[in-house]
Amino acid sequence: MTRTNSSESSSLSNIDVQAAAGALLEESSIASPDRVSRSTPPTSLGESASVGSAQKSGGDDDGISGRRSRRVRGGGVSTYNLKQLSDAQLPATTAASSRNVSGLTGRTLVNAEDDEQTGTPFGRKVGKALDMDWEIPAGATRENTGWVLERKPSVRDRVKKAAGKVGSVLGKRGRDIMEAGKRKLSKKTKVQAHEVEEDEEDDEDNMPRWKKELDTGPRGLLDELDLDAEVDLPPPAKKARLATKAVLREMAQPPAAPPPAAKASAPSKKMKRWQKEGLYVGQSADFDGAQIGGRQKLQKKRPVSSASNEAGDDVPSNSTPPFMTLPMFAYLDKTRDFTIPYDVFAPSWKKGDEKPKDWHQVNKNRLIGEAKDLWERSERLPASMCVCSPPGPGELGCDDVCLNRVMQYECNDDNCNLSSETCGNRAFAELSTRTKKGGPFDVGVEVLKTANRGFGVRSCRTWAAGQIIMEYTGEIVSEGECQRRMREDYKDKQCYYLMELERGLIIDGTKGSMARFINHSCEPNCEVRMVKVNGTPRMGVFAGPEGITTGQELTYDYNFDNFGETQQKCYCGAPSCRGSLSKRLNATEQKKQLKAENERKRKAEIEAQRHAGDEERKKKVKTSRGSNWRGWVAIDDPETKERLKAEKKEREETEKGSSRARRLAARRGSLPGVERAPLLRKKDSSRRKTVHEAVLPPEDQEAVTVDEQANEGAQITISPRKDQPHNPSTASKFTEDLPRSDSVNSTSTITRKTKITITETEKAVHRSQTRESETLASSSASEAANRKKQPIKDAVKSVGQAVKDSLLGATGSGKSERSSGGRMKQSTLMFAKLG
Ligand SMILES: C[S@@+](CC[C@H](N)C(=O)[O-])C[C@H]1O[C@@H](n2cnc3c(N)ncnc32)[C@H](O)[C@@H]1O
Repeated sequence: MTRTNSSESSSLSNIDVQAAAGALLEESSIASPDRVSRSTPPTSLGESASVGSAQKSGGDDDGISGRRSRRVRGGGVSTYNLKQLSDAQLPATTAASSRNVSGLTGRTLVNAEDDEQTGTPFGRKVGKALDMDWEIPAGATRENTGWVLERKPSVRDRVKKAAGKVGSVLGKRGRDIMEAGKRKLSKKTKVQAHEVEEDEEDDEDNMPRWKKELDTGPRGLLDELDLDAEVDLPPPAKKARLATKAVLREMAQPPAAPPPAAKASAPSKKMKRWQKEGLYVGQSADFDGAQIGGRQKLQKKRPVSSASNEAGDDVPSNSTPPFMTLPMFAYLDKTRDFTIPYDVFAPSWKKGDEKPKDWHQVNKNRLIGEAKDLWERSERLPASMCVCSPPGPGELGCDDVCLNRVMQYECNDDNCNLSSETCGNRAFAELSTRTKKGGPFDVGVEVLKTANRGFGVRSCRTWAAGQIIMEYTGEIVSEGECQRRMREDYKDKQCYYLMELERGLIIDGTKGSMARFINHSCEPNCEVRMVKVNGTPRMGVFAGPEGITTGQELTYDYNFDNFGETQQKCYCGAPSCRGSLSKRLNATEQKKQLKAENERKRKAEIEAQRHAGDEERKKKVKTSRGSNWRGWVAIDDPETKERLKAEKKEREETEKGSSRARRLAARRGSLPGVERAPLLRKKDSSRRKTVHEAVLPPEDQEAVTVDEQANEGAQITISPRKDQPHNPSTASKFTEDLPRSDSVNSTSTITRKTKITITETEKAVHRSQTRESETLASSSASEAANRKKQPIKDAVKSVGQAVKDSLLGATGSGKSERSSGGRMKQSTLMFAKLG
């Protein structure tokens, strides 16, 4: 069997695998010197003729045998004319001469088919021998050898032999190269014969021409050398260079791009699966890496076909994965170091970048001033309780139908039956756990300067749809205070950080969290929602339904209820930008909004005024009572009474000179020569009260009525029963100015030894005043005017009641005791200042 070359085409590149066994079968051809010469490689250009003759004789052989090879018959097996393919065919003469540069011919390719066709035992023998890597020695004939088969020389032997021959052709440099090749070859260990053959076939297509030229000999030296490796044979020797000049010129040309099919069939080194198929191998088509939440394990999510986020939102399977989804291949299953192809945490703030100046970071809400009262007084919603059932494996419960969620309540262990791992409505709890860790990845956002909208917030990591990112915190103020701040404090500012929390409460983020820097967009990627956490409203910034990827700027729709006078222009750059930061309204809505806005402003103004009035009043009460005034208490023990009496006397002594003292003395007749003071009805603004002194017959006891006088004081009139004639002499009344701080022991006496401390009245007045200030805060001005009379009524009522009680006590019920002589003992009810 021979690998021969087509005489018609280039002997350099045309390789015809033909059934040459037939030729071998012919004794004459085997014995032919031509045949013998074929196995002797030519060593010079001149010798190429011998090859030609050999080919010729080969053809003759075929003719002799009567079994012309297919090639010779014109129906040969596949012929690969790479030279033609590569458009580099040389003239036949040059080709023929260069074809013999190596001078190597071989007999190693076996066409078993043709062997079988011969049907001769010789053929079978030869075939068998060849199959078993045996060969017929060159020049052997049946006569001179008796068909004794020799073992094929080992690779090493053949290399040695061939190297010697080639070396003589290549010259010194060539020999060096060959030496290197030999060394390399000796290192080669197990090489599977069929692998080599396969490689050979595939490589032949891509092989440079000069290599092919050298590869035409018997399976020997160049077959064994790895010509693709580092050793790249240069043109060998002077003679060879001359002969292969054209070939080398061809080599200098960049190799023509191999056809795709050839590339596909090229033997490839063993590669990792992902190297061939990409990073997303093994990943389902609908996997969306961006939906993987911060703390969720990648592998936990894998079995779920339509990835669901932490909040339990289903992501449509056909959603386009956003910027750089996570790779997902089996190697992540194992615990070992690996490098991810991009940064999942990517802050971009650099040293020297501008930082916001007037920002006081406050990460917890603070109730300020009136907002505190409003919040404390605000009607609390009844605690919500959800009835969600536990979710399936890999899912999160408390989804959109959760009662707590609908009521904007966050679940916790008290109002939800699910565990914190399975409940999907615990956003603020998650945020708290995350931010407690405090790492930059946990925060996951940074403040950066934008081109035309001041500072903004940028995401440094991915956020799943609906995942909480941060809380909007700041000072919580009332609407009145908000208006004031807008008018006075922020009147020169460009940016406002005010956001309505609920029912007239506004968060002012001027001192607040990083969320205050989030800019507006008409196509936002975040949502801001209020959630009640343990009954307290809190404002959270959540990722929108698309999720957020690293590098995106966080935005939400301000839907501005324009607090300012003018509409602010929007620079969000979204295709559907509406041009301003305010809500998009139609004409009717605009009218309605204007009306509501005016009404809101008016109310806020009234509220602010009322607030100022209340504050003023509170201040006055505080100063009039001293700073340590704590309230009133009833004193009914004789010792204290005595002490108070003594103190009073002492004080009276010191006040002797004052008109009031004189008047009191005159009233009691203690100061001779002093006229009884006339009834005084002062109408000044100082506090005072009127006490009536009446002398009534016992049967008139129940005829006590209470009369209300002007708002500056109260008068109690005890009038006789209608059926009894009223004796004016038995009833008198007077108005007394109360000293501001000594209401403790001023008493007046009513006939029948019944004493009522006038401090009772003061207590009632105080009580009603407190109530008034409370009610005033939440009512309109007109209502307040009407209610102003109420405390006086209340005071009068309570005094009346006290009088009544005393009188009843005098008749045997209540606190009075009946004396042995049928006379009533005095019953004194006194109130004293505490502390
Ligand atoms: C809550 S602040 C946002 C942070 C602000 N950029 C800063 O530097 O402090 C709101 C203010 O930012 C500006 N702003 C936010 N989004 C904007 C947008 N899309 N177009 C124009 N100005 C915007 C407006 O001045 C607005 O009053």
